[in-house]
Amino acid sequence: MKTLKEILYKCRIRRINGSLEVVVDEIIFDSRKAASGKVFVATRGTLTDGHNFIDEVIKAGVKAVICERMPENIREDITYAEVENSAEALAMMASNFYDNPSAEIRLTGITGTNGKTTTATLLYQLFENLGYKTGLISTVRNKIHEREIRATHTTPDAVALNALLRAMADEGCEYCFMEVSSHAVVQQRITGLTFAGGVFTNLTHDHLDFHKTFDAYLKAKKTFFDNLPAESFAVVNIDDRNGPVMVQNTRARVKTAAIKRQADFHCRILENHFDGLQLNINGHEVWCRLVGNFNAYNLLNIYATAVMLGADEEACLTALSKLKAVDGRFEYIKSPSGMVGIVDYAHTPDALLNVISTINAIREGKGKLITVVGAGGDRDRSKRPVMASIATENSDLTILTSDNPRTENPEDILNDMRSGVSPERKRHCLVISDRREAIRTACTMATKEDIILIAGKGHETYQEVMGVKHHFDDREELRECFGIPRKED
Ligand SMILES: CC(=O)N[C@H]1[C@@H](OP(=O)(O)OP(=O)(O)OC[C@H]2O[C@@H](n3ccc(=O)[nH]c3=O)[C@H](O)[C@@H]2O)O[C@H](CO)[C@@H](O)[C@@H]1O[C@H](C)C(=O)N[C@@H](C)C(=O)N[C@H](CCC(=O)O)C(=O)O
Ligand SMILES: Nc1ncnc2c1ncn2[C@@H]1O[C@H](COP(=O)(O)OP(=O)(O)OP(=O)(O)O)[C@@H](O)[C@H]1O
Ligand SMILES: N[C@H](CCC[C@H](N)C(=O)O)C(=O)O
Ligand SMILES: [Mg+2]
Repeated sequence: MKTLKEILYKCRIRRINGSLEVVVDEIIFDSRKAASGKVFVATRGTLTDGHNFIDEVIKAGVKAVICERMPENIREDITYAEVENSAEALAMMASNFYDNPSAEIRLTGITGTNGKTTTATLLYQLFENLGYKTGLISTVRNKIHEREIRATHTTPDAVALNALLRAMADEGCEYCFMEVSSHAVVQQRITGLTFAGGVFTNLTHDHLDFHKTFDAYLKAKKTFFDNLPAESFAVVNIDDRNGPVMVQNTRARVKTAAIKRQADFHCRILENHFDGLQLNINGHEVWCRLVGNFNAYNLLNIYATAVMLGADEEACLTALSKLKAVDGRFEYIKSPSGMVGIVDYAHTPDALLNVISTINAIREGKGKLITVVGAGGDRDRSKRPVMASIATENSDLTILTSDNPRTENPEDILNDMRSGVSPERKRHCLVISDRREAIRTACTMATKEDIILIAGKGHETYQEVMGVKHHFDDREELRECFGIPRKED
C-alpha cells in the first residue's frame, strides 16, 4: 500500500486534479482488472487506447487515474494526473510501488534478435552453479532461484516485471539475467530499471511488422544501451556489423566480444560436433556441451558477462563445461534405428540459416537433411519468403508447414512462404499445412543416415489457432514417429 504521492515520484506530471494522499494497493493498466483501491494508468496500445476505458474503471471503483489527456468530465471524488507519457509513468510507478527492486539486484539485460533466451538461461545456470541465488526472466520461463514462474512474454510488462524483481530481491537473489525484447524497449516496460550491465547478441531480420523499418528496430535495441548507467558494462558482439553502432552513445564500460576479429573477449572454435564445442576463450581451452558456431557466440558473451560481473575466471571456465542446452534449442532426438531429429526454435531467417549451416557442416555431406518449417501468423510477413528460401536452398528436402497461424489463414502464410522458393528447388519442397502430418511425412521419407530438422517452435507446447492454444509439442511428435515411448509410459 502506498500513496499516489509516493508512487508518482519522478514521473513527468503535467497537471493534477484531486488529492495525492489517496492510498493505492495495486497499479493496473487493463480496465478488466478494475476495482476499488487500484490506480488505473491509461496507455495507448497497438489495438486500442486505455483512455477509452476511464469511465468504465471509475464505475468499477477506481479512485485514481493516470492519463495523457484529462477526460472532458472530471469528477471531484477522483484523482487525475496528466503525465507526459503514460507508458513511461507506468514503468516509473511500478518501480516506486515495489521499492526499486532492480537497485537491490545486479540486473543484466540481454538484447538482440537471436540468442537472448540461450544467453540469459545459461548465465542463470552458471551463476547458480557458482553458488549464487539467481533470477531469470526469459521467453521460456522465469525463475526466482529454484522456483519457477510461468512466462507469458519475453520481457513482462512493467508491473509484472517489478513484482518479479521484488520477489527475487526479497528471496535473496544477488543476480538476475533478463531478456530485453525490442517491444519492451519501445513500450517502456524496462524504463526506470537499474541495470548492472547489458549484452548485445546480434541484429538481423525480425519483427518488422511492429517496428516497420530495420532502422527503427535497430534504434529500439540501441536505446537500451544509450540508457545504461555509467557504472554499468556493455558486452557487445562486434562480429555483427551492428555491434559498434549499439554502443556508440552508451555511458557504460564497453567490452567487445568476437570470433572473427580482435576483441576484449575472443574465441576460437577448435572443434564443432553434435555432442559439443571445443573452444579457446582468451587463451583458455574449454569444452562445452552446446552445439553450433552460433552457440560459440553465446558462450563467449556468457563468459564475458560473468567476468564483468566479477566472477572468478577459472571457476567460470569450469562452469561453462557444465552448462546444459536450453529446452527446444538444438534439441537432439535419436531414433532407435539411428535416425536423428533436431528440434530448434529458429523462427527468424538468420537463426534458420545458422542451424541449417551447423547441421550441414557437422554431417559433412552424409545422408540427407530434411527440414520441416513454418512461420508464425500475425507476425512479420516479410520474413516468410526469406525463411522458405533459406530452408529450400540449404536442405535436401523441405516441408513447409504451419507454425502458430494465430488469427491468419494458414494457407495465406504458406503462400507467402512458397513465393520464396526458387523454381529449381520447387521439386524438393512439399507443402503440408498440418504440422503433425508434415513431421510424420518427414520421418517416413527419412532413412537412418538422414537428419530431420523441425524448426520454429522449439520449447513451445502448443499451437495457436484462432486465439485457441491446442496442445502441440514438436519433440513429442518426433518421439512418437521414432517409436520412442513417452516419459510417463
Ligand atoms: C504488440 C504488443 O507488444 N502488444 C502488447 C501490448 O498490447 P497492445 O499495445 O496491443 O495493447 P492494446 O490491446 O492496444 O490496449 C491498449 C491499452 O488498453 C488497455 N485495455 C485494452 C482493452 C480493454 O478492454 N481494456 C483496457 O484497459 C490495455 O491493457 C492496454 O494498456 O501490451 C500488452 C500489455 O502489456 C501486451 O500483453 C501485448 O502483448 C501481446 C499479447 C503480444 O503478443 N506481444 C508480443 C508481440 C511481444 O510483446 N513480444 C515481445 C518480443 C518477443 C521476442 O522476440 O522474444 C515480448 O517481449 O514478448
Ligand atoms: N547467437 C546466436 N546467433 C544466431 N542464432 C542463434 C543464436 N543463438 C541462438 N540462435 C538461434 O535462434 C533460436 C532462438 O534462440 P533463443 O531462444 O536463444 O533466441 P531469443 O533471442 O531468445 O529469441 P526470441 O526473440 O524468440 O526471444 C535458436 O533456436 C537458434 O536457432
Ligand atoms: N517471440 C517470437 C516467437 C516466435 C515463435 C514462433 N513459433 C511464432 O509463433 O512465430 C514472437 O512472438 O514473434
Ligand atoms: Mg527469447
